[in-house]
Amino acid sequence: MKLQLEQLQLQRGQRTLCKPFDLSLEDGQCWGILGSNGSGKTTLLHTVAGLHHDYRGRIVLDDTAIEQIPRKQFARQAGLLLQTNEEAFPGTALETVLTGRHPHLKAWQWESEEDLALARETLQQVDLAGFEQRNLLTLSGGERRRLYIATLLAQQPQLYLLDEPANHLDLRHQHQILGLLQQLCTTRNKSVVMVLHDPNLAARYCDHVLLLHEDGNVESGPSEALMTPEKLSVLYGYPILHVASDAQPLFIAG
Ligand SMILES: Nc1ncnc2c1ncn2[C@@H]1O[C@H](COP(=O)(O)OP(=O)(O)OP(=O)(O)O)[C@@H](O)[C@H]1O
Repeated sequence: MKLQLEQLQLQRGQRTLCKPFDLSLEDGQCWGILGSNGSGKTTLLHTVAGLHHDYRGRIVLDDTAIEQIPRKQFARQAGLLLQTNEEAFPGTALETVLTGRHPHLKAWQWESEEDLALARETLQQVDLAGFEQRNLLTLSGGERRRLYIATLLAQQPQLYLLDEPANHLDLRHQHQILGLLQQLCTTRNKSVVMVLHDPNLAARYCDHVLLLHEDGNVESGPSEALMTPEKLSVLYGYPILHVASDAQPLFIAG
C-alpha cells in the first residue's frame, strides 16, 4: 500500500496550517507527526483519515483518491485512534474491541469465533486480559486508552493512524504499545502514522517524521536527518538540548 499526499494544503479560518507539501508513505514505515499545540497535527491526521474534505491537493491511497474509496473498504485499509473518545453507548471491554471487526463483517453478520479470538488476543497484547466483561466506564484512563488501541489492533488495517497513542499511558505501557506498533511495521509490513508530543518517543520508534511548524511549513523525511536539537528548538519555540547516552540520544528542554 502506498499513501501519497500531493500538494496537500490545510487552512483553518485565516490561518494556513500546512503550506502545500508532498509526502509518500510506503509499507513498513513508521511516521511521527510532531509540532506545538495548535499547529494542526490532529487536523492533518483527520484529513488523511478522510474526516475532513476542506483541503487542497490530493490524498491518494494506492492510486485512488480517498474520496473515491467506499468508507467500509477504507476502514479495512486505514484505522484511526482518536485523541479522546466519547462513550455514547458504553459496553463491555470485549464488545468495544469487537467493534474493530465491523468493517470486516457483512450487514447484519454476527462476529465469528475468529473475531472473538482476535479480540481476546488484542486485549492480551495491551495488557487487558481478564478485562473482557468489565464495563468501559469502570476502566481507568490508561486502561481505557489501551482498550481503544486494542480496538484498532483488532481492526487490522494496513495503515494505522494514531493521535497521541501514548496519552494516559504509564512509562512501561508507553514503550510496550509503541514497541508493538513499531513491530507491526518491521515484522508485518504495516504502516503507522502517529502524532506524538515526546520527541524521545518519536526518535526511538519512528523511522520518519513530519515536523509541522506554526507558520505552516512542513519538513518531512528520515528521523536521523530531522530529529536534531536545532530543528526541534525551532519547531517548539523552546531551546532543546541533545544529551549523548550509551543507549540512545536524549532530547531535554534547555
Ligand atoms: N473549525 C475551526 N475553526 C477555527 N479554527 C480551528 C477549527 N478547527 C481547528 N482550528 C484551529 O486549528 C488549529 C489546529 O488544531 P489541531 O487540533 O489540528 O492542532 P494540534 O496540533 O493537534 O494541537 P494539540 O497539540 O493542542 O492537540 C488550532 O489552532 C485550532 O484552534
